[in-house]
Amino acid sequence: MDQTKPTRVVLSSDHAAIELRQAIADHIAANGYEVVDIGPITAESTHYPKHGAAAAERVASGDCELGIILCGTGQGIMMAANKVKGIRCGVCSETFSAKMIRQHNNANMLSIGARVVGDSLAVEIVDTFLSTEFEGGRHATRVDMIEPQDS
Ligand SMILES: O=C(CO)[C@H](O)[C@H](O)COP(=O)(O)O
Repeated sequence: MDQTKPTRVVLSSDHAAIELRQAIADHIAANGYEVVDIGPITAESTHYPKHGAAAAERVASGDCELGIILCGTGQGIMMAANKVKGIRCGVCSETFSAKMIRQHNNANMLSIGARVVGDSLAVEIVDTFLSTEFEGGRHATRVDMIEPQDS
């Protein structure tokens, strides 16, 4: 990461995670990250695929370096994000996985289930994800193999 400017992090969710998303946004903004919260704002029922895709496009385009997305389980919105070329998003319910998806998988997006983990654990997961760097080396070879190969 370029340490000379704040890391830009896009956040989105569906209705199941509005409050947790806002708590995470406030927390990481207070820690010096540049937050791009693309909503939604109300808890009206909505469709997680469009929010996952919208956040993923911000990362894939280079507008944001990292993304954090949430839904009830974290699973559906992760699936939608991973359909966008260049996105590597993992669902985490504990900090070890949050560390490893950065160190080994060079994940550029994190997904959390607001109906799975409590708020304080979610913040720990976010902090771990944001503070861990990709190790490269043998892992770079493997990460390169994740992208669909041209046939
Ligand atoms: O976790 C989710 C997707 O993986 C969604 O948040 C969940 O399916 C929404 O359910 P409901 O409409 O019953 O609130």
